[in-house]
Amino acid sequence: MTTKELVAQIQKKKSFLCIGLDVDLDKIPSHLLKEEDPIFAFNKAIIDATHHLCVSYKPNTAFYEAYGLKGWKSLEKTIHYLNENYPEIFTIADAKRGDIGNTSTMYAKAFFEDLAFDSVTVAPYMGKDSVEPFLTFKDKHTIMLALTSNEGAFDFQTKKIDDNELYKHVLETSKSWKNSENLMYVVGATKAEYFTEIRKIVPNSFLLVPGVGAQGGNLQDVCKYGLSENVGLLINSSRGIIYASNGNDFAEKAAKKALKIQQQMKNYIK
Ligand SMILES: O=c1ccn([C@@H]2O[C@H](COP(=O)(O)O)[C@@H](O)[C@H]2O)c(=O)[nH]1
Repeated sequence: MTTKELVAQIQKKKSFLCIGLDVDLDKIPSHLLKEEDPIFAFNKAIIDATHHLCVSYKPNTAFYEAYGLKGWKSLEKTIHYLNENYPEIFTIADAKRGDIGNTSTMYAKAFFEDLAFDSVTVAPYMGKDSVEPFLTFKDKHTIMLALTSNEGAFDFQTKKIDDNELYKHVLETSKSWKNSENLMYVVGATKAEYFTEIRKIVPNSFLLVPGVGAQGGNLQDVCKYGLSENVGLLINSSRGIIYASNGNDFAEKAAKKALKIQQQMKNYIK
C-alpha cells in the first residue's frame, strides 16, 4: 500500500486508529477455545466488528510465535483474511526485526512477500545495513523504533551523544538512508512531550504510536504535538480494545471501544 492510499483511508474513515491483535489464549472468551483455531476465530470476529472504525491492524508476532507452528498458522490465516476481505487496511507485523544485511533481506521476504504485510517493525540498533534491505521493497513500509513507550526507553534512547539524544540521532541519520521515504517510526504515546522535537526532525513521516489505553498514553496530547499535515499518526491500542469483554459480546464491546476512540479522532481530521 502506498502512503497516499493510507492517507486517503484516514480521510475516508475519519480515523487513524490501529487495533493491536495481541491474542492471549488466557484472555479470550472461553467458548472460542472449542474452535479449531481459537486465535483466528477471535481475530476474525474482532476484525469483522471493527474494520470500519480503524485503518490498520497490528498483530504482534510474539503472541503467535508463543504458540509455535499453530500460532504462526493463525497469523498467516489472519493476514490472508485481512488482505482478501479488507484490502484497504494497512497491516503491520510488529516483529521488531533487524540483523546483518543478508539476514534482514530474509526477514523482509518473510513479512513482505510470504505473509504480504504492508509493513514491519524494525529495531535500529544494528544500523544502516540492517535496515536498508527492508527499504528496497516497493510500497512496503519499515517502521523503525525511535522512542518506545516503555520505561526502559530512558536507559539508552534518551541518553545524549554529542549533545543530542540517541533517538534524535536515529531519526536524523535514517533520513539519509537509501529509500528512506519507506520509513515510518515508532514513538510511544506515553512520551507525548517529545513529539514537538520529533516533528522538527521528521515533520511529515508517519509515526506508529502504541501506548494508548492499557499503558496510559493520552490521545489528545499525542494529537496536539504529533499531528502532521497528512495526519501522520497511526495510534495503536491492543488490550484496551480487544479485551473489552470476555463474554459472548466481546466483538461488540471491542467495537464500542474502537468507536469511542474514532469519535475523538474525527475531530482532528480536516
Ligand atoms: O514502544 C512500543 C513498541 C511496541 N509496542 C507494542 O504495541 C502494543 C501495545 O499494546 P497495548 O495492549 O495497547 O499496551 C504491544 O504489541 C506492544 O508490544 C509498545 O507497546 N510500545
